[in-house]
Amino acid sequence: METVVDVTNEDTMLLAMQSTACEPHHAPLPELSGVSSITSQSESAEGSEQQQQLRVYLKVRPFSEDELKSNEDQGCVVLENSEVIALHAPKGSATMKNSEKGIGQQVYKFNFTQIFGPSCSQSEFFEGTISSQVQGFLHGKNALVFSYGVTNAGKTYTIQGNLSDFIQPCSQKEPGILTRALEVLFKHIAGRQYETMDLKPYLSLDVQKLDMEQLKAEKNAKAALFALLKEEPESTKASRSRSSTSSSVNSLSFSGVSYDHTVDSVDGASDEGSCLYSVWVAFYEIYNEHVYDLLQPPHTSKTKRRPALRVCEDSTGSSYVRDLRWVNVQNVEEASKVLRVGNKNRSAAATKMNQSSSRSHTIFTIKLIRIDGADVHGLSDLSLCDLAGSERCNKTKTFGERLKEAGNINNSLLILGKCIAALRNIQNDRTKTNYIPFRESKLTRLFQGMFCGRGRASMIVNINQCASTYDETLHVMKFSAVAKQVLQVIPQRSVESLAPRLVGRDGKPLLKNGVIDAQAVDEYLSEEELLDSDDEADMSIFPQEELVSLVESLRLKLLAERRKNLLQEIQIRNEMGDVMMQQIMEAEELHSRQMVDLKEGYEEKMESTFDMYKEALKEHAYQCALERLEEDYIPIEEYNEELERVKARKRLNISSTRICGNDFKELENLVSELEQKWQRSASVPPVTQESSMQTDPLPATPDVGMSAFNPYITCIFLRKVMRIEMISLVCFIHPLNKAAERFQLLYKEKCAVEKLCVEKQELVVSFEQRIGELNETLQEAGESYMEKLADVQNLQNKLSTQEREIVRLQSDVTNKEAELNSLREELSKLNDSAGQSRTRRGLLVNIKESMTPQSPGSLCRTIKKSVRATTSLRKKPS
Ligand SMILES: Nc1ncnc2c1ncn2[C@@H]1O[C@H](COP(=O)(O)OP(=O)(O)OP(=O)(O)O)[C@@H](O)[C@H]1O
Repeated sequence: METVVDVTNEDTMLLAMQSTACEPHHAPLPELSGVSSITSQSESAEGSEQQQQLRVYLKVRPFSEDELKSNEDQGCVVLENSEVIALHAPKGSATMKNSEKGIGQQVYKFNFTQIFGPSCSQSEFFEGTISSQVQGFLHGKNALVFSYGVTNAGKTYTIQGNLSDFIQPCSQKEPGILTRALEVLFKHIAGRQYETMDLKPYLSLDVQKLDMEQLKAEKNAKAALFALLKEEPESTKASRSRSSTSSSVNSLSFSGVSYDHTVDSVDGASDEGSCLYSVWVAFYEIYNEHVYDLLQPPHTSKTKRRPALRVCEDSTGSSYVRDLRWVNVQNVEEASKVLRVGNKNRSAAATKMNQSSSRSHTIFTIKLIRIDGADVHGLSDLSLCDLAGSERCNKTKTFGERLKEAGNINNSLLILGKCIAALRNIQNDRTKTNYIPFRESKLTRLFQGMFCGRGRASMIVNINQCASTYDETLHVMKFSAVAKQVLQVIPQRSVESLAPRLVGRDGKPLLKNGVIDAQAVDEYLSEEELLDSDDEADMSIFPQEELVSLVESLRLKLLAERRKNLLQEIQIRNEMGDVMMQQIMEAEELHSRQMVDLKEGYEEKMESTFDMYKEALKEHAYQCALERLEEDYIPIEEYNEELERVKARKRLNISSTRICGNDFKELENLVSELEQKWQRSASVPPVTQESSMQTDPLPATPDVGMSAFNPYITCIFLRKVMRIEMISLVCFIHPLNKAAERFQLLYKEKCAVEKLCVEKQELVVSFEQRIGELNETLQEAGESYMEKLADVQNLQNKLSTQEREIVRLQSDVTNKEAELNSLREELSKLNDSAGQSRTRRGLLVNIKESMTPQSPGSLCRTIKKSVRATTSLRKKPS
């Protein structure tokens, strides 16, 4: 079901924020028609102010590969044309569930100033959105651009391009709007740059003339800041050196990627032709309602907190961040360096504080000072604010520090929403003095001036198309729908009235010739500065009486201001109270209506359930009855047969004793006796058993004058009773017999089974015994096996020792054999030589010599030795 929501009847801010979708091509709200008919830009009757709707641009991020894989593409976002977009609630989303309950719709449509689809390039986006604002900035107008959306919707990408490219500089293919704005700026001022850094932004709208000492400090501070980016690739350095002379270059490049400017540099700049320009930038964030300078390096000490900066107001009531660091930049690369330092400090602080990047609002501000000779001719600023993700804390399941963060983010976004809605309400009814809660958050306080005519603001809404974040995206769209209805009133002030004041070293206003303008001090210093001015206002320059009167007048002013504030606060509180009461009452009414609906719904449901159960019970009972009938049913033929059988058995005079034993027999005897007695006394024909068994009515009682006891009737009666008893006994005993037979059969079976069980039990016991025995045997065998194993081990050890011994002996034997052989050879040689001498000297001499022991020579010694060695060898094995 498609429904288009119309928000035109909603008055209050919150209701407006709850449901602020509008019809496609929806005309400006009726309430606004008076002012909205002044189309996008028009001049008022006096010609002194310009009105225009707040420009709200929508950028739809393309799906990432992961998102496509995880089925995030469910056709939730449908671009109808360049201004209208439809959101279709996916299944399972809270919006779909609510719409099924009758709360809200399934399809919402929103219109925007311009919608940029997923295929739109960064350059097309820049041209279609803030390019004209940048042009205005170049010509002295202030501008604010803020990006809003859920986390991961592409806010940072839109402003900065790819963030990682900034942290690790490399060629950036798709620079964001910030880089493009800087490029347009430096192209515009090319050749007209004021290179001395002695004119610096001061407080909110002023310019400070730095003296030599301050100038030196400024230069050192800048060098130190850039030194934080220690390693830079050569390409970046080269591009910087190129661009440092960029004043004469027409086509600028950023990190090596040339950028084709479609916005021409000078539009009506002829009057500014002689001006010189000085560009200053600052980069800061608002985290947990504290302002931190991102150009101040975070403390190295883990325990030390980053110093938070104060938001103050100057004499004109314009807000500024006190002690914020402004850096003079001469080209795009220097500005991008500042951005990189800020991102670096931010991520360092984020790691230290364990926060994710989207938890703070970051603001990059560019200030452009126009200098005409010795005069400061103008000052304009351009701020790009990347708001923190707008997801709600209940969805992200945040706790502790995260909850605080989420609370602060939600709070500042809520206040922003409140301010926007209040602005819209004031514009609807100009007689109404509505309170705009700018001061309730740092974010709105800082940009109050931009919403109140000090410049032009525009909003970029970033969304992704994921089904899982549909509800959050819808919330963002509703918020932006309210924002789009805000009219901005921009007074057409003369250039002179916008000219900043030039102040000296200590913030004292300077005349054109450089002396202090004492008269201007009184009106110049803001109350806040005077009341809290330990370093910014030197009061010693005034005479004492003047000071006293000044203090007195200030005190009176303060009192009056306090009184006024108090009254205002009371009024605001009353108004808020009324609004809240109204809301509570409406919510209560809605709630009670829902309760009634719910109650009725439940009652209907219960009734139908009850009816259903009743029907089911009836059905069940009917089925049971049918089943029972089927079970109990005996065909009539069968019944009659049974009856006949019983009668036949009786007729055949089946012995009652066989049926019911002695009792029945005794009864029979008693009846016979009674009959006989009665026959004897009244001579009545005997009542045969057969006749008594007949179902005939009782025979007429003979008139015997019997009164109380009539044996005849008694006999008949008894016989009838017996007949009935017998039939019932037959009926009863027959199934009993059957049951008994079955019982006997079962009993026999049971006995057999029991016997079998006992046998099995015995078998199991015997098996268990056997297993026990086998286990014991196994254990014994194991033990003996282990013993044998140990023996075998010993024997193996011995064997190896002996083998080693044998090897050794064999080698000994081999040695000895060799020795023996050599001895034998020696001996044979000796024998030969002896034989020769014997042959020469005759047989007797030979014999003598052989008998005579030879001189103790080597031979004898060798033989003795070998004999000893052999003996010892023989002894060893034992
Ligand atoms: N138009 C686009 N084309 C291609 N990629 C994009 C586009 N817009 C965003 N992205 C990618 O989507 C991712 C999320 O973008 P980004 O970080 O800018 O989201 P964010 O809204 O700033 O998130 P957070 O609020 O958490 O800081 C990034 O990886 C970014 O590169």
